[in-house]
Formats: sequence, structure tokens, C-alpha cells
Amino acid sequence: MKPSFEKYIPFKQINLPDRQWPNNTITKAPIWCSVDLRDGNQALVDPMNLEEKLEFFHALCDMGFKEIEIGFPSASETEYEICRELIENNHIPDDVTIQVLVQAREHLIRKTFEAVKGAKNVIVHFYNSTSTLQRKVVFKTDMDGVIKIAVDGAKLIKQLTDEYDGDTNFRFEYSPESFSGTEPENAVEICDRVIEALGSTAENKLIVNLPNTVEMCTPNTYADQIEYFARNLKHRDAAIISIHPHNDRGCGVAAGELALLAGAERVEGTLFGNGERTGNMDIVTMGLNMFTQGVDPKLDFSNLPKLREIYERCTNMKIDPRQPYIGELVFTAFSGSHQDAINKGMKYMKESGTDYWEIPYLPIDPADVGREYEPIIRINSQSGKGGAAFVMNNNFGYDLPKRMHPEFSKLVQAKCEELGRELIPKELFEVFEKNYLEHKQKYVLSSRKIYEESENGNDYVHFKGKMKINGNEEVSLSGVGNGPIDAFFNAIKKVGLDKYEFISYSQHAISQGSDSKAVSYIELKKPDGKNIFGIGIDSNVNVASVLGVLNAINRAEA
Ligand SMILES: CC(=O)SCCNC(=O)CCNC(=O)[C@H](O)C(C)(C)COP(=O)(O)OP(=O)(O)OC[C@H]1O[C@@H](n2cnc3c(N)ncnc32)[C@H](O)[C@@H]1OP(=O)(O)O
Ligand SMILES: CC(C)C(=O)C(=O)O
Repeated sequence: MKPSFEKYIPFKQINLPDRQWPNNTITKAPIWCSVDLRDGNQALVDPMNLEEKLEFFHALCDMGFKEIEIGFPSASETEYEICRELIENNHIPDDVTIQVLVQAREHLIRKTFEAVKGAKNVIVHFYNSTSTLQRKVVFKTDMDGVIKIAVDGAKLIKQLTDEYDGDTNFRFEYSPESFSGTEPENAVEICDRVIEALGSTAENKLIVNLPNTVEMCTPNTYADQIEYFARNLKHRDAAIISIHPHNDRGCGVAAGELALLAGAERVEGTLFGNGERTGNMDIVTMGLNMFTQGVDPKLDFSNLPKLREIYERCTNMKIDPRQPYIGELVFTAFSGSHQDAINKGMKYMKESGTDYWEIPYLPIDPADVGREYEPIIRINSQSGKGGAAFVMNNNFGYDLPKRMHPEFSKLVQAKCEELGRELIPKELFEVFEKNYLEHKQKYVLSSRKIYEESENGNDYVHFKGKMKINGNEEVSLSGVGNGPIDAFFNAIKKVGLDKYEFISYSQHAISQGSDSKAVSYIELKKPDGKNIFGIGIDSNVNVASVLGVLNAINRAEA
């Protein structure tokens, strides 16, 4: 064998210079078929038991799947019994078709027909491997040999359907397994032969499923294979073209999407991409990719956390934190510039009244998949000013003025560094509380009175009160100004606090109704020339401002 990468045979490209698919777009949902209970299940360390399969089956029905591959009932007694349970105990809604997989082998096909007896709607899905490699190493036969396996299987299926005594509505699916490793003209030929053997027509089409059983090529090549197949199949009108991508190269969804552009009408996959090896194509990702392009995927993804819980419990698989749409971190922005842009996007959405989702870095509204805004922004030492401000506003209703963001963000970053980890919103609020609301108070107002007076057409505000310094000494305050802040400033100047300069002020309500309170953000210049913020909260807006001034001074002198 050749060493290293040289031992691998490059994938043979398909000659399709006039390919049409790159000009197409996805404009409608395909027919979906979940293969969670078969391809997903066969790949689990511990396959699902009866209760788990039933729960999963119902979850799939609730999402809106109309075609569900429930298993391989001829493979084992367990699989057979699960199929019987579904049918005999009326688990299958009338508008849902169960699909059962079987190798194109006589005894297995016969057993499969027994297993589905009494079901209302059934797709019998039969397959055999057709790839160059499987013909060479597994079946040790030529193309005629594998065509014979498929055609014999089709004939038997037709015969058993004709002989079937019951009301079942049968449809059929044939997979040239390892399609993408099969020469395109051979794939076309075997499928045409199966269509002929089954007598499929435009009214009674065969689902021709073209699996990327092992993903061995780039998604564009799979799309070429699908387009070639659709253009060359003699009995195209008697076929529904279905795809079944796997994810060996990590491109399962991309391959599936390009295959849709290339003419596929039906898609087989699993929730969250469970399945053999690196998994099947992830239907959640593909469906939500459509959703984010304004296309109705015709599946309900509105409660992904619930689906995730069922999925993880039944399969014992774990979802990666970065898994599209459902991973724990996918609606989280840690870095400052992302947080800032999300923050601005949220504001823009609120203020502009736009009908569209226009938030940078968030391709989907988390609420559309049952997730919340709350964890969108998380705070760590890489976070910028915008993130902390966003959480303060979004989670706690404090709309910190923009000029205050750098000061607060520094306090937050220091806390992250001290703890060596990110902060949850509650801890962020504690930083705010500790630094502004519960700050050690050198100066405390023990009484205060603020009133207005009008004299000769001029309005004045008076501040009178008493202030304790360092807990004991009490001084009287009295000042007049053109507003409460000015009056207070003039009052404290008289007791020696004359080196602070007022810079900015903003205020908003933080609660509603009779217990409504105002929060004031006051920015002062300290004697050393640096600025500092203070916060005051009170049911009286004037008192809130005065308390804000005092808080800034207390912080400056701590
Ligand atoms: C890509 C996919 O995911 S396809 C689905 C795969 N899923 C499963 O296989 C899960 C369930 N399968 C099983 O439990 C078993 O494989 C069964 C019960 C179906 C069959 O089991 P067994 O008959 O013991 O054989 P096994 O599956 O190991 O097949 C090997 C033999 O079947 C032959 N074979 C496989 N498919 C076919 C076919 N369609 N027609 C004829 N022979 C076939 C193989 O060449 C091999 O023959 P050999 O023993 O002469 O070398
Ligand atoms: C049976 C077929 C469709 C399959 O599972 C595959 O090729 O991956």
C-alpha cells in the first residue's frame, strides 16, 4: 500500500458541463422522511427500546413528519415487535405513512410484509448496494448481478402486494445503496429496471432514493450526480427523487441542499444528524436553514429544547454546544464587537418597527425555536462595553447611559478575571449592586427637602437637609439653584465639597405603577480630572438625582 494520503483514490468527477443546479434556489420544503428510528437507531450503542421508540415516534408525528422510517422489522424480533405495537395499538395517525427498510432478499421481504400487516399506509423500502467497490469486495459480482438482486426483489414485492389481503395502501422505495459510489449510468439503469419490474407509473410513483451512503465527494459533485440522474432516468415521470445524505466529510446538510437545487424532491435524514458514523443529514439544520431564508419548512421546530431533551434521553447521544440552532452556545455572543452589534440590532428592531429580523450575528430569532433572549449575551473577559450594558438593560431594566459603559465594563472585566470565568447575569448585577447601589457611603443624607419657588418670573429650586460624614459628624446643607442638581451642588460646596464638576445626567423609570421608582445616572469630574458615575434611586425623581451626585462623590472618595 502507498504511504499516507497517497493511498486514497481521488473521487471521480462527473462530466456535466451544462449543469443547471447552480442557478437554482430552494423555494419550497421537500417531502421529509425521518429515518431516526432506523438509520439513527441502528447507529446507537444501545438502540432504543420500545418505550423510547414510541416516544420518539410521537415526537416526530407532532413535528409534522408524514413519512417515518420506523425500522428494519425483518432484522430482529425486537424490531418486528415494535412495528406490530405501532400498528396494533393505533399509534400511527391516519395521515402518517410508516416506512420499513429491507434488503432485497426474499426471506427478509416476506417477513417485512408480515410485519406491516394491518397498517393503513406503508412504504416498503428495499435496497441493495450497487457501488463499484461493494460489487468488487462484498458481492463479488458485476452490474448484471446487482441488477438481478434488485429486480428479483422488486418482482417479489409486486407479487406480495398483489397477493396481499387487506386495506393497506402500499408505496415502494428503492435505494441503490452507495449510490454516490456507483457509476452514474449504472445507477440510472438499475433504477429504471426496478421501476419497470414494479410497474410504477406517474400515478403510482416509485420513490427512488439516492443515498450518499458514505460521503466521499464535495457537495457539488453529489448535486451533479443527482442532476445527471434526474435528466437521464427513462421513467422520470414514474419516480420521486429522494436523497439520503450522510455526513462523513461534515457536509451532509450542504450536500442535501445542493441536491435539492439539482432536482431532489424528498429528503431523508434525522434530527440533529444522528446516524451511522458521523451521522445522517441533520433535518433540523436543513429545515431551519430554509426557515431563515423565508421558506416554510413545513416542520414544527418551535420547541427545539423539548426535542433535544427527548432526543438526548432516548438516544443517549449528546448535542455539541456549537450544533446549529440548538447548541448551548449558538445564541451567545462573548466578544465585544458582536455584543455591541447585537445590542444595536435589538434597539434598531424596537425603534424602527421593521417587519424583518435584522440583527447582526444572529441568523435566527431564538424565540422561533423556543429559546430565549436571556442567554444571548454572556459576559467574559473578552466582552466589550455593549454586552454588559445589554444584560443590564435586557435582564434588569437599567439602561446605562453610553458614557457609563466603559466604566461599568471595566468593573465587570475585573470580576471575570478575578473569578477566571464568565459571569452569569445575576453575577453581573451583583457587580453593579456592589459598586453603585451598596457602595460604602462616606456621606449620607439624613434628611432632605427639595422645593421650588418662583420669584419675579424666575423659578428656583431649594435644597435643604442634613448630611452625616463618616457616620457621626452631621452638617446642615442649604443651597439654591436652577434645578435640584444645581441646588444640591451649591449646598455641598458650602461644606467643602467644591472640587467636583457636573458632567452629565440621565434618568428613567425602573418600575411601574404606584411603587414606580426613578434611577438617575450622574457623571462628575473628580478633582484629579477623571470622570466617575454615581447612581441614585428614589420614588422622587429629584431625590434620585441628588442621591446620584452623592453616590458619585462617595465612590470617588472611597
Ligand atoms: C447503509 C445502510 O444503513 S443499510 C441498512 C443497514 N442496516 C442493517 O443492516 C440493520 C439490520 N440488519 C441486520 O440485522 C442484518 O444485516 C440482517 C438481519 C438484515 C441480515 O443478516 P444476515 O443475513 O445475517 O447477514 P448480513 O447482514 O451480515 O449480510 C451478509 C450477507 O448478506 C448478503 N447480502 C447483503 N445484502 C444482500 C442483498 N440485498 N441480496 C443478497 N444478499 C445480500 C451479503 O453479501 C452477505 O453474504 P455472504 O454471507 O454470503 O457473504
Ligand atoms: C438504506 C440506505 C438508504 C441507507 O441507509 C444508506 O445508504 O445510507
